[in-house]
Amino acid sequence: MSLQIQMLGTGSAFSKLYYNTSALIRTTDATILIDCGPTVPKSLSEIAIELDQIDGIFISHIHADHIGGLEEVAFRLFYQYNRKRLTLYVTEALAGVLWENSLKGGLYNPEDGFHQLQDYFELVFLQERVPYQLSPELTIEIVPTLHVAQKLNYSIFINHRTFYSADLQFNKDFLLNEVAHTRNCHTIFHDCQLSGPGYVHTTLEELLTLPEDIQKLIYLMHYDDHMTEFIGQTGPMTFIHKHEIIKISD
Ligand SMILES: O=c1ccn([C@@H]2O[C@@H]3COP(=O)(O)O[C@H]3[C@H]2O)c(=O)[nH]1
Ligand SMILES: [Zn+2]
Ligand SMILES: [Zn+2]
Repeated sequence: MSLQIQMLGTGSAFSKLYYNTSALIRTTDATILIDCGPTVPKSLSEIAIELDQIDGIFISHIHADHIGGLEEVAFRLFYQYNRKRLTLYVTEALAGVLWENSLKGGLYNPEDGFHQLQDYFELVFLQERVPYQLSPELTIEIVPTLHVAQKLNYSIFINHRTFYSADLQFNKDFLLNEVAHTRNCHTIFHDCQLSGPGYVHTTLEELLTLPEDIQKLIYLMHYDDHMTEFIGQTGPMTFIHKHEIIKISD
């Protein structure tokens, strides 16, 4: 079984250098996008991936750096790609706020029959902590994680043993007991704020308190533009870069 994670961007919400954190999950039979910030269409074009080569999009939460490219994707699927409808993998609750609190502003067009999110995307509602086999080689499972209080936020297990964090506040117990121990993950993609108090993110300082054998599994993403100042200061953790491909064999 072959699984590849290719980063489309690895920067923080305010990064001007590294693009919004987002990734493609690629297997021989499926290509799924994780999050879709404003830089995603440009990043896809840089690696010559057309929107109609993507089978579906998973959305972790509705901050703009994770969804700000969806309006462009929706319009282009309709107008440039002959009304193709990609699948959106979301919880039902997230689909509601995604439309009402964000996308409706640009996409609502009742005169032409666009009333709701379903008019642009095929919606597949995920339940928390239920594995979904999206294709013979790809299973995903979402778990609720804490980012901003009262804000829906989901991280994702890919083929059971790869963990990809949404933006999240450090949760050592979860990383030690669930990600590393119970699920025996061999690969972890984790958001990382390099300096200052994290507030709504996990800081490098916090990740460095994890046991070394867990740090060895971690690729750091969602980092600020002064990343290069921290090279060599991340213990065994590795900064991952735009368009880098991690090959995962299970
Ligand atoms: O309660 C809050 C809400 C937001 N913010 C900032 O706004 C950014 C929004 O995108 P992000 O989630 O990638 O990162 C967030 C932070 O940088 C914050 O510091 N505290
Ligand atoms: Zn973010
Ligand atoms: Zn966020």
